[in-house]
This record gives sequence, C-alpha cells and structure tokens, in this order.
Amino acid sequence: MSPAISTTETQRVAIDLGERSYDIHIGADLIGHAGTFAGLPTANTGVIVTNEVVAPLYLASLRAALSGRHARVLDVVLPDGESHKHWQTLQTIFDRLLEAGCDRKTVLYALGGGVVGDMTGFAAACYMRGVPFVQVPTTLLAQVDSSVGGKTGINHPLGKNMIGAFHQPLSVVCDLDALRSLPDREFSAGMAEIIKYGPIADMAFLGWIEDHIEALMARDPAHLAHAVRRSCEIKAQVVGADERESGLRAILNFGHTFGHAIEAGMGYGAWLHGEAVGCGMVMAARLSQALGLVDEAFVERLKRLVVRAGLPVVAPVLDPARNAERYLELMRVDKKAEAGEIRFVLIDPPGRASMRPASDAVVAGVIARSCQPA
Ligand SMILES: NC(=O)c1ccc[n+]([C@@H]2O[C@H](COP(=O)([O-])OP(=O)(O)OC[C@H]3O[C@@H](n4cnc5c(N)ncnc54)[C@H](O)[C@@H]3O)[C@@H](O)[C@H]2O)c1
Ligand SMILES: O=C(O)C(=O)C[C@@H](O)[C@H](O)[C@H](O)COP(=O)(O)O
Ligand SMILES: [Zn+2]
Repeated sequence: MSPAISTTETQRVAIDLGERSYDIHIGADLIGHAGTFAGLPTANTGVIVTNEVVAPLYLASLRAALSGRHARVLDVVLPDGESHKHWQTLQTIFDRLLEAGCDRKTVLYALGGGVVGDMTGFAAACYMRGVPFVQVPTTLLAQVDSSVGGKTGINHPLGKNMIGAFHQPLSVVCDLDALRSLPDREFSAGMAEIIKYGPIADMAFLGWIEDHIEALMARDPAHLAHAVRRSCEIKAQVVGADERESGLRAILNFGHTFGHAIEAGMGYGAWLHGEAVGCGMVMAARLSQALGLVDEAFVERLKRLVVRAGLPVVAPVLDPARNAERYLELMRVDKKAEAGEIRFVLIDPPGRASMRPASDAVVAGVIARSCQPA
C-alpha cells in the first residue's frame, strides 16, 4: 500500500549533526520560494552556482526567490557533466568569487545535480577557508543522496572523488517539480541510489519500491515524494551517526567500489554515476553471495529491480587483455582501501551491510560473471 503523502505539503527531514544540523525540505514549487526556508542567512551576496543545462530552466526562478534575501545575487554557469568535475572547473568558481569581491559571509547556492552540488560544496569548503552554502538539488540522484551529508569534492583521473572535504550545507531544498524536466536516463540513475537504501538499511522500503516501481518510473508525484523522503531519512540517520565515515557511513558506498572503478575505467561521463552504482550493486551482491552472506534469490531479486529501473546490469570490459586486473587496480585506489587491501560493502544479511575484504580470486570470478550478458 502506498503511504498517504500530500504533495502539496512540504515535508521536512532533519539531520542531526549538533551545531551543523540542518533541514531537508521536500515538496512542490520550492525553488521559487527558496528564500523563505529557515536556516538561510541574510548576507550581502548570494552566488548561485549552476550549469549550462540547468540555468535556462531554473536560474531565473531561484534568482528571483533570493533577491529579497541578498543585496546582490550573482551566478556562475559551469559546463555540464561529470567530465567537468575537476580542478579547472572549480577554478572558474574561485575566479568569479574573487573578481566579484565576495567576502566570507557570501552564501553559495548549488543549483543542479550531484556534479554541481559536489563542486559547489567543495568551493564553499575552500573559499576563504569556508563559506556557507545551500543545496538546491534538481536531479533525483541529488535529491535522494548527494545533496545530503556534506561529502563534497572533485574527481582525479586516477580515482573518483579523490580530492574533497566534508562541508555540510546550511539547508537542502528539494523541489520535486524540477524532476519533470529530467531526461529518462538521468531519472533511472537516481533510482539506483534509492534502491541502494533497501539492501543496506530497510528491506521494507525495498519491497515498497518493487511494488511501486511503475508509478515511480512514471514520476507520480506522491510516490516520488515518499521515495525522496524515505531516502533522505535513511541517509540523515546514517550520516547523523557517523558524519565523517569512521565506520557505519561506509554502508552508503554499497555498489560504489565496483561502480567507481567503472566510472574511472570507462572515462568520467561514459557511464553515469547511478548506472555504475546500479551495476556495481549487483556485482557487490554477487560477491556477498560468493562469500556465503546472501543467497542467489536475493541477488536475482536485486538484479530484477535494477533492470526494472532502467539500469544496466552487465558490467563493461575495462581492458580486454587484463580485465579483472584492471578492475582490481582501480578498486585499490578506493577511499575505503587500507594498505592496498580493498574493502567491500557487502550485504549481510539483506537489510544490513558490513565492510569486508575478499580474495582477488573471488573478486575476479565475480567480475568475469558480471561482464557476461545474463
Ligand atoms: N556527495 C555525495 O554524497 C554524492 C552522492 C551521490 C553522488 N554524488 C556525485 O553526484 C554526481 C552525479 O550526480 P547526478 O546524477 O545528479 O549528475 P549530474 O549532476 O551530472 O546531473 C545529471 C544531468 O542532468 C542535468 N540536469 C540537472 N537537473 C536537471 C533538471 N531538473 N532537468 C533537466 N536536466 C537536469 C545536468 O545538467 C546533467 O546533464 C557524481 O559526480 C557523483 O559522484 C555525490
Ligand atoms: O554519502 C556517502 O557517504 C556516500 O557514500 C554516498 C554515495 O552515493 C556517493 O556517491 C559518495 O560521493 C561516494 O563517496 P566516496 O567517499 O566513495 O567518494
Ligand atoms: Zn553514489
């Protein structure tokens, strides 16, 4: 049964981080009212950081909403896409802030998907050693995951998100209406991170997603509101318990050890982050099975749902001559690795996750199986 959720009413999920606590606002038509949410400071300058795809859609609306809050509202429009999540793009933000004489009270607003959010957050963490920022996520993936929790950063050719900082936003404003303009492929990518919360924390939620996948894929507003809210609740709870990933928070990385290897190995942007995570979750589930932690029925169940969400489940060959070695090489760069030993987030049992090493031989078997068409 679908929970009764009014899409006209704004939902609020709190993330408890002591003095860095904030609220995640979820509802319709919020970008145009972003200036009214509690937690947003009045400062002389607000700078909206966005990209060339999102700017024509939502920049004017956010600018108008912030005009009563800041004496001047500036913007920086970045090039679009994962392939631009690097130092040079970050430099564009710093150039603009310095040229405009922005002081340390300046508030940055990340208007866009996870790429804009991660880079804006990192720019906010670094500029004058730290200025406040607000997340205004406009993709499904950003609303259910990347805008929450304060992980910010950029990619390095050798590894995903390798340069970054923890810097919490002041507030997160999830306007569900923005999801209407999202391309189908990007919508599916967001579904991967929603599905992720089931196996790691809430199998009842996984069952609910399975039961309502058609309504979700059709972007039914009430179902979307529930999926975004429940995802944010789970993420807020995990991050509230372990802000800097000293332990528990690593469960949010389920599917990411394989997924990040796919993203870096294919070249950033070839596979979307959510696509790589969807496929990576099936690979991590297979590894969990190989280690006796879950049964085949669970792996097939997860795989079916990933397919129904429009995501790939056959992993790419990264190097025809030495495929497993290439995956392993890339995965050894993962931030969870210790002294060159890869540690995987595994399901143990469904609804709970834990981090464990695995032998190269077992991992190579999973890679070989995952690169074959079903
Ligand atoms: N910080 C975290 O905790 C965290 C969590 C998950 C993912 N991430 C990062 O997030 C990034 C992926 O984010 P993403 O999937 O949002 O990708 P993205 O930011 O590249 O956005 C996807 C595409 O949709 C466009 N777009 C954005 N909003 C739109 C809208 N409303 N209508 C039409 N088009 C729109 C973008 O311009 C882009 O082309 C990756 O870099 C990943 O590493 C970070
Ligand atoms: O918030 C977290 O913690 C996550 O792991 C969420 C992930 O979905 C996200 O992709 C994150 O950026 C990955 O973190 P990383 O530390 O592996 O780069
Ligand atoms: Zn992710």
